[in-house]
Amino acid sequence: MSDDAQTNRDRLRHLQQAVVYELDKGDALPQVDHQCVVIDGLFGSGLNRPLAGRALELVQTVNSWKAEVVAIDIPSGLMGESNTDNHSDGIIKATQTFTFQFPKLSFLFPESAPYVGNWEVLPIGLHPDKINATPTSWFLTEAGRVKDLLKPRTRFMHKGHFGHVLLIAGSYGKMGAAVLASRACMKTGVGLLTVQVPHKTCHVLHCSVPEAMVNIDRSDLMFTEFPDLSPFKAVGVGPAIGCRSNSVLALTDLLDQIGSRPMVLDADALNILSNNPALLEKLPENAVLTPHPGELKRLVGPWGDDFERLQKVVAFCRKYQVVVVLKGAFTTVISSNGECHFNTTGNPGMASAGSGDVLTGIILSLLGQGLSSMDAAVAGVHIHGAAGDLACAAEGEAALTASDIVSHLGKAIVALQQ
Ligand SMILES: NC(=O)C1=CN([C@@H]2O[C@H](COP(=O)(O)OP(=O)(O)OC[C@H]3O[C@@H](n4cnc5c(N)ncnc54)[C@H](OP(=O)(O)O)[C@@H]3O)[C@@H](O)[C@H]2O)[C@@H](O)CC1
Ligand SMILES: Nc1ncnc2c1ncn2[C@@H]1O[C@H](COP(=O)(O)OP(=O)(O)O)[C@@H](O)[C@H]1O
Repeated sequence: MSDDAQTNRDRLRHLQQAVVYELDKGDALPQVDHQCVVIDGLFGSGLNRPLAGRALELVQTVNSWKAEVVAIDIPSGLMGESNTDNHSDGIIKATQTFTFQFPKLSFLFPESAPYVGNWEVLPIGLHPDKINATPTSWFLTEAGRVKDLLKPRTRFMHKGHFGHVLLIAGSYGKMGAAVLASRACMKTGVGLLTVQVPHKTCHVLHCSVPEAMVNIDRSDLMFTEFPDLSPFKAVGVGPAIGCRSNSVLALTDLLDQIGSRPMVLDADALNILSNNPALLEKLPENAVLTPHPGELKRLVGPWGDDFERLQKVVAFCRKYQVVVVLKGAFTTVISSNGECHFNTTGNPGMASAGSGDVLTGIILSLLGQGLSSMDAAVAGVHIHGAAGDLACAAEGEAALTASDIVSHLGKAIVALQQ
C-alpha cells in the first residue's frame, strides 16, 4: 500500500461509523448490502493495462450488484484515452463519476457512457500556467472563447460588412433543409444570403425566408448550376441536394471554381465526395465538412471503436487539409493539423430531422462574417448547441424541432455576449 493510501486508511479507521476491511490475497469479499452506495477508488487514470486477477473479480462482483456506484476521477478499469485493447467486462459501471480538473478523453466517446454514467468535473486547483504549458491536441470549447470570436456590430456598420454568402441546398420534395439552413444563416447575423434552388421550388424559399435572395436553377428538381462566385465571401453546399449525376457534375464544377473561398459541405455534398473520392483532392484548404457518423463512415470507412474513429478523422483532415465537424453528443471539430475541439453544449432533443441543416446555415453565416474555418466551426457548433439547450428548456426534448433551434439562436448569441 502506498504512503498516501495508508494515510487515508488510517483516517478512515478514526471515523466512528467506518468499518474498514483489508483483504489479503484469497480473502473472500465481506458481505455487503447490495443496495449500498459503492465508492470506486480502486484504480485511477494511471492505469496502463486491462484489469486481471483479484481486481477484475472485484469489478465484476460490484457490477453484478446493480448498486449505485460513484467513481473517483475515472471508473476503475477504464483507460483515459484508448480502450481499443481493453476488456469491457473489466470496467466498473459507475452511475456517477466525479473527475478531477478535466474530463478524460474517453468520457467524450459514446461507447464509454455505460461505464462513466453522469460525470462532473471537480476543480483541484491545478495551476493555469502548468495547464497551459502542457502540450495537448484535445480541447474543450469554453463559452468565453466563442464570445471573443464573434464579430462586433458597431454603429456605422452596414450589411456589406457581414458578408454575402451562397447556400446551395434543397431538391424537389426536400426543401425543408434549404429553408432551415437559410433561416439559421440569417439568424446568425450574415449580411446577405443567396440561395441556389431548383426552378419548381423557388416559391418555397421566397415565402419562407423573404430575407434571402434566390438564384433559380434551370433544373426544375435539383442542383445543376450556380451563379458567378465573385460576389460571395463563402459558399455552403449539400443539405438535401441529392446525389444525381447532374448534381455531381455541378459540385465538381463548383470545386473547380471555388478557389480559396471558405466553404462548408454537408449531407449529400459529402455523400457525393464518398461516391467520387477523386473529388476530395479538389477541396479547398480548410473546407469545413460536417458529417454525422453515418456520413463519416461513407467518407473514411468503418472503425473498430470511438478512439479509432477519432484517429481516422484526424488522418483524413491532415491528408486533405480540411476541417471536419463530427456531429453527435460532444460534437468534435478537428483541424487540418489534427487538433480536436470538443463541444459541451447541446442535448439529445436535437437528435431529429433538420438539426444538422441548421448547423450548416450557422457555420456558413460565420464564414461569411470573416471567421476562419476553425473559428466558424468551433463557434458555430457551440452556438447551435446553446440554442438547442434554450429550445429544450422551453419545449422539452421530445418536442424540440430544428425550427426551435433556429428560433432560439438570437437568445443564445445574446447570452454568449453578456
Ligand atoms: N426537411 C428536410 O428536407 C430534410 C432533409 N434532409 C436531407 O435528407 C438527406 C438524407 O439525410 P439523412 O441524414 O437522413 O440520411 P443518410 O445520410 O442516409 O443517413 C442516415 C443513415 O446514416 C446513419 N446515421 C445517421 N445519423 C447517425 C448518427 N448520428 N450516428 C450513427 N449513424 C447515423 C444511419 O445508419 P443506422 O444508424 O441506421 O445504421 C442511417 O441509416 C440529406 O440530403 C439531408 O440533408 C435531412 O436533413 C432531414 C430533413
Ligand atoms: N445527443 C445529442 N447531443 C447533442 N447534440 C446532438 C445529439 N444528437 C444530435 N445532435 C446534434 O444534432 C445535429 C444532427 O445533425 P444531422 O444528423 O446531420 O441531422 P439532419 O441531417 O437531419 O439535419 C448535429 O449537429 C448533432 O450534433
